[in-house]
Amino acid sequence: MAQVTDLHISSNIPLPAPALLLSEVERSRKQAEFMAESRQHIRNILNGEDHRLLLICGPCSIHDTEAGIEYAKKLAQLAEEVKHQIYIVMRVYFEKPRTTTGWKGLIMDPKLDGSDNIPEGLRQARLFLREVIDLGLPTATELLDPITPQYIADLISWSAIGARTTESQTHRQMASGLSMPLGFKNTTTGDLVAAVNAIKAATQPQTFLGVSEQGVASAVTTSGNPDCHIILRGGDNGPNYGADDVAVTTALLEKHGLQPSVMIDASHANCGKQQEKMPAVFREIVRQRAAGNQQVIGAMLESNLVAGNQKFPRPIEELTYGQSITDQCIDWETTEILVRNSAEQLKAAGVAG
Ligand SMILES: O=C[C@H](O)[C@H](O)COP(=O)(O)O
Ligand SMILES: C=C(OP(=O)(O)O)C(=O)O
Repeated sequence: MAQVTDLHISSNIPLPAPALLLSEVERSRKQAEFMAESRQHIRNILNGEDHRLLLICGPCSIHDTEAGIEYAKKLAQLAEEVKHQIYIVMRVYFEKPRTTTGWKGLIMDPKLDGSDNIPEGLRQARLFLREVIDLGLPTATELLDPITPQYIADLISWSAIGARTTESQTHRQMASGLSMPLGFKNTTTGDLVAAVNAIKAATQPQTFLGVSEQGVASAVTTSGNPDCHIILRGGDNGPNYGADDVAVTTALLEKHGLQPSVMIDASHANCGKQQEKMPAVFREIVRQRAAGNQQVIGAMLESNLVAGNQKFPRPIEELTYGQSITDQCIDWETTEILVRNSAEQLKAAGVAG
């Protein structure tokens, strides 16, 4: 008989059921309480009940958990310092969408050697998230593979659907069932309407194919996620972080009957992927907020211990400790000054949580 299946499958290895990993790397009662609380703070910011600026800040991706925790410890201290003006959530990105190919993140390839040990990646992701939470830091991630949330979502305070997947029905459906507040990026071309449509789809009930906690293929029905917002990240035609862009976006959201809350990413196409330009973009976002635009609810920064990024793949022993292997990041010293100054500026403008 002619072979008609698995023509292009090289291997197919079962994963542990999500419930098994959740019981091996458990969430304590205290951690669960922290997650519920941090999500509520974020909801309050989205709804305008909490006037602090929401800041999603951290490495473009986590590739070295030791450096990641060193970064988290510094960020936790800074978060405590500025907590009355800025609510800091650490970027803990384990899944990377690629324009074509490349390393797809710690969950997919935790050993950074192409061995793609996904069970180990999922375990490391949970262990890392618990450590960050125990430092008192809320967590943010991009959810890319629709099966991943079952393994880690209980430890995520806020999540993003990226520019490359905002238009995907699969991701909108997944978002409609997620328990945390969530942002949709505008597309890589700069299209805002796709993100608006994504919010409309994700806030509605959906039924789709998913995987249960027991690892069984299931028909999943959701009730819709009410806590969705847009993220401006610039696009092929340039940045979109200016006051005019924000006005266009909020008018569009209002026209569609959606809450006009906007988060702005100071990285990606808003800084032309050049970390040197990120601080100026961030200062402009904070300026708009300090000038009284309450619709600018949040900002994103890509920040690491060391500035820039490094070429990858290459032998692990040649990697610079604390430097990104995906997009460029600003360094810790720059981050600290930027965030402190912004908190001062917001305080002077009367912003208080
Ligand atoms: O933030 C990360 C990158 O911009 C995104 O994953 C795309 O990366 P690539 O264009 O290097 O593949
Ligand atoms: C991939 C990312 O962003 P974007 O979807 O905006 O390209 C990211 O934040 O890591």
